[in-house]
Amino acid sequence: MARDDAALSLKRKRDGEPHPNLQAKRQKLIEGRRNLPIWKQQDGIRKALRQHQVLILSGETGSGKSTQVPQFLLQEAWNTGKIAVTQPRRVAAITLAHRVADEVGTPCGSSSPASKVGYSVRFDDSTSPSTRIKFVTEGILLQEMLRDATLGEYSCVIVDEVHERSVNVDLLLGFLKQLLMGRTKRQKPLKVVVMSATADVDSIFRFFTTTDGPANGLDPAENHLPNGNGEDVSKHSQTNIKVAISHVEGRQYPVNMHYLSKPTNDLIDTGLQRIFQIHCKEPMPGDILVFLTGQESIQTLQKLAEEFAESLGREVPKLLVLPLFAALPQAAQQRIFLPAPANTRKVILSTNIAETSVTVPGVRFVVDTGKAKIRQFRSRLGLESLLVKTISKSSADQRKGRAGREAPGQCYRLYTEDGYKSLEKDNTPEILRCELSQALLNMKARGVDDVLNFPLLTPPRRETMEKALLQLLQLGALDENGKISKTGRQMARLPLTPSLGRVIIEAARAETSCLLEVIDIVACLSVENIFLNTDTEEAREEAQIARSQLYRREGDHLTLMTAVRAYAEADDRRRWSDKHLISHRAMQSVMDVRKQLRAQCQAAKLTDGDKTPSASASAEEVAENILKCFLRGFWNNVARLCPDGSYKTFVGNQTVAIHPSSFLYGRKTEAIMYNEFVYTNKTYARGVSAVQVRWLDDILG
Ligand SMILES: Nc1ncnc2c1ncn2[C@@H]1O[C@H](COP(=O)(O)OP(=O)(O)OP(=O)(O)O)[C@@H](O)[C@H]1O
Repeated sequence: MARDDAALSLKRKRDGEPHPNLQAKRQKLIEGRRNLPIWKQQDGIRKALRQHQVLILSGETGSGKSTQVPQFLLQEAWNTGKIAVTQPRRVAAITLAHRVADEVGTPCGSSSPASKVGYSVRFDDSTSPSTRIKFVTEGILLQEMLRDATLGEYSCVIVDEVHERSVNVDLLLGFLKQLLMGRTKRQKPLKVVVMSATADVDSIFRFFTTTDGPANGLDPAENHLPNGNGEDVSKHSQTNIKVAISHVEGRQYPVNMHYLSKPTNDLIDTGLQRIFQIHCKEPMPGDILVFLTGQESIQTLQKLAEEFAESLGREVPKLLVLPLFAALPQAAQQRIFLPAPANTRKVILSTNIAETSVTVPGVRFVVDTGKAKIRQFRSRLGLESLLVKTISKSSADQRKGRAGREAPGQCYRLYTEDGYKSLEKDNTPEILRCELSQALLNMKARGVDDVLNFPLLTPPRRETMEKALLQLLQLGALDENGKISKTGRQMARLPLTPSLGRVIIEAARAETSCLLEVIDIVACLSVENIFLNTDTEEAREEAQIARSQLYRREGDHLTLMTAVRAYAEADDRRRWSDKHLISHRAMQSVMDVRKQLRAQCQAAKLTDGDKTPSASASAEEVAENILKCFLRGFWNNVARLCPDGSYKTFVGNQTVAIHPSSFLYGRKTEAIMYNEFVYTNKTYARGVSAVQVRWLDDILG
């Protein structure tokens, strides 16, 4: 019998037939696709794009936009290149690529030269010579524009989840509009699809059809097509860009909503209760996805949930708690997509990185705390901070949409129904609340000289833009005429903020030559926190003893470097991490980023200078050199000690306290430089080192 099976399998292989298991899986995928609401509209979508350059496509979460639209367009006559599908986050880009590869019936990414579907995200390019559909993060597509501003290898760019309104998506829309208006010449035509479940269709329509921004111009309402056939609604387009609008009605499975009867002050405790109510009452299978604010709240709830699960009787299924946040190494992130073991329910504790686009197999329940951590720039003070904020209706609807993807689902909101009704409709676009220097450097590096008149969906205030331009000038990224400098070009090529990019370039100069040391520190700063949380006094004391050998009196930057170097040299890295109360997982990410940054610096011909000066220099001199490099990028973030013992920033004269997580906590020193400013119950500086005020004179003259 076994021999018969083997012979049959050989024959099948010879005839190019797939294995029956594979065939059954493919059949299931095909049926799944046919049941998606978008399936019936595929002809309309194709037709719309034959006749128009832009299609604005809205449709409920789970209706099939992200997975199906690229496949519908694959065989179109105009499609002689590749289709790029942008995603706000890498998790979504990677999982969508895997799913679409399965549906197309091709291996994913770089696993085979014949693979038709791949992805490219920061620090991970998985494509093949045959790739036709490429899922990318918005940042990666912008990086690709540095090589070819016309995006010549693509016939179509699908901008997915546009409602998130990251700075990168706004820049991308601006560049695409310029390409479509023929301001940048391309050889082949370009098609653009802009998609979301919760986008403001009208303002996107106005953006593409008017010459002077979204505030004026055509009103699509009179032409709006409720049947969503994607017909022309831009007959009077001022830009000559032909735009169609389409809407996909319905979703595959319903999601039942539950609200609290009165608001809660303790989201962690209420979340914990909700998880166990679901776990103990609801039948299996059915995994739970919980939305929280950040790494700290996730780790707190994980600990509590694991402890509580231990106390349950054997009759209750097991619980597998999995965290998901941006700083988690990719392999750990991918664990959430694996099926739970037998008789086990998965509980995924996530930040908003799983809010859009992703389908986590097995999830039937969503628990939404209604909060997210948001980066906010306070222009007057020149400070950027991370704040916990209430989410928008659009985010709440996206979170709800993560349930009911494979079967009917339930969504538990940890706020009241009135609370939901009072939420803002949409997210505030990031471009209106972030520090703009990176966005402006992006534009300059892509040949936009007049950045103040670049087409943006919601232009920021002119004053804020001018401040950011000034900062770029002070970082040496622009020359006195506002043109991008050689340093500016090098900074734009690095996947870092302009400030960190400037630090790297400074460290590569022959006079400083401390590039490798600085890369170690920058790699740590790109990962959320390598030190495990010490929330009690006792834990803090224990950590202080364990980490005493790593501690550097100059502050956090040198301490991070010492930690990375000790970890890299340890024989058993996991044991070393445990011993020093450092996250092994975070350190793996650090090593990954460190490797990539070293490679990128090498490719950009940034070397460790002439190592001779630092080879003979004392430890103090090396430390001073390193900190001066950081000051070159972060001179804005310096606070001096005042007679009353507080620290006040040079820019903005704002009081800041050293964060308790800093090694300089409780210390008094002439001045401090910090990487980040956080506001919790008071204003804190995080990532802090001691500096001397006279160094600023050396650096800035
Ligand atoms: N990785 C996956 N595993 C299992 N099913 C999946 C996966 N990805 C997609 N699906 C199925 O395909 C459906 C459509 O997903 P798709 O991402 O295309 O929808 P969408 O309209 O883009 O949703 P959203 O607006 O939420 O991103 C899902 O509801 C789910 O049933």
